[in-house]
Amino acid sequence: MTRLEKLRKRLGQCDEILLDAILMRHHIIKDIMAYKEENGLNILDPEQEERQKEWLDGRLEDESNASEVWDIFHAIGKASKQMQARKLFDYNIVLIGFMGAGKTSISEYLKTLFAMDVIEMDQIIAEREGMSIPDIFEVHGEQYFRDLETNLLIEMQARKNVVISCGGGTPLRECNVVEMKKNGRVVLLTASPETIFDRVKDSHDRPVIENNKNVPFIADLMEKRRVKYEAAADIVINTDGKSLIEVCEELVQKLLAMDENDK
Ligand SMILES: Nc1ncnc2c1ncn2[C@@H]1O[C@H](COP(=O)(O)OP(=O)(O)O)[C@@H](O)[C@H]1O
Ligand SMILES: O=C(O)C1=C[C@@H](OP(=O)(O)O)[C@@H](O)[C@H](O)C1
Ligand SMILES: [Mg+2]
Repeated sequence: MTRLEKLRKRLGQCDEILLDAILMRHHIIKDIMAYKEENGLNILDPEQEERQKEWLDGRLEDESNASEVWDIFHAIGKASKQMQARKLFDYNIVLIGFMGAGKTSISEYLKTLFAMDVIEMDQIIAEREGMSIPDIFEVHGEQYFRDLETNLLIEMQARKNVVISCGGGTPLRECNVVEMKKNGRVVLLTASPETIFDRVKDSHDRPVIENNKNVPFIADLMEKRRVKYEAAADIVINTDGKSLIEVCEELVQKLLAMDENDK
């Protein structure tokens, strides 16, 4: 055997070890998830990722190819998260709720936790139209925007295992709710008018309340929409005084409980 052949053989052995380790890692993750579920423990543990990063940082301190190794661990971590997400949610997660309830923020957090793709409806509509949501309302009117929402929801039924972050008005059309429920579980985020006011008061990207940013107007509009929101919801999470991680943990637990009931 030439030296080159010997080196290639050793490389092949390394790949075998890597493959075994990756498969073993996946099995362990499944076991951890099952253990947490059986023992009623929190599913989410963002600190674990921090601990792993610290460990890797220390181990790679003097390594010249540290950034390449980081990339590999990043890919392994992402694959693990996606595996977890697919096991937990065999459907799309559709977030609905009043403006400022936290749909966009929770979607982003779910993306961080589970490496799930997020369909941020407002953002996609704004990008495709080449103008902001307030400009779409001003130039084309609200109905035009609502039709774009409906069409986008229909289009998104081709996607699986994604988070769909709706606009606050999306569940008001019954045909939209029908689309949401085709492949998705609908999660309603709520908050008091006071909390909503506090969260939206400094932004200018919500034309529906732009000239009425006050608690009474918010409370009134929320009440008008409440029946439709509640009719669309599979689960409801009140977000008042809760951190993003607390809301996400409740979301996971409630979806798991719903799956358990469906069995
Ligand atoms: N659970 C929460 N606790 C504190 N602030 C929040 C929470 N959820 C959202 N926010 C804040 O409220 C504002 C509106 O949230 P956003 O996610 O854009 O809501 P939505 O998409 O439902 O309109 C953002 O500034 C966000 O940081
Ligand atoms: O409630 C509404 O009618 C709307 C909510 C907005 O989304 P957010 O709920 O994410 O702010 C956005 O879709 C548009 O301004 C209309
Ligand atoms: Mg939003």
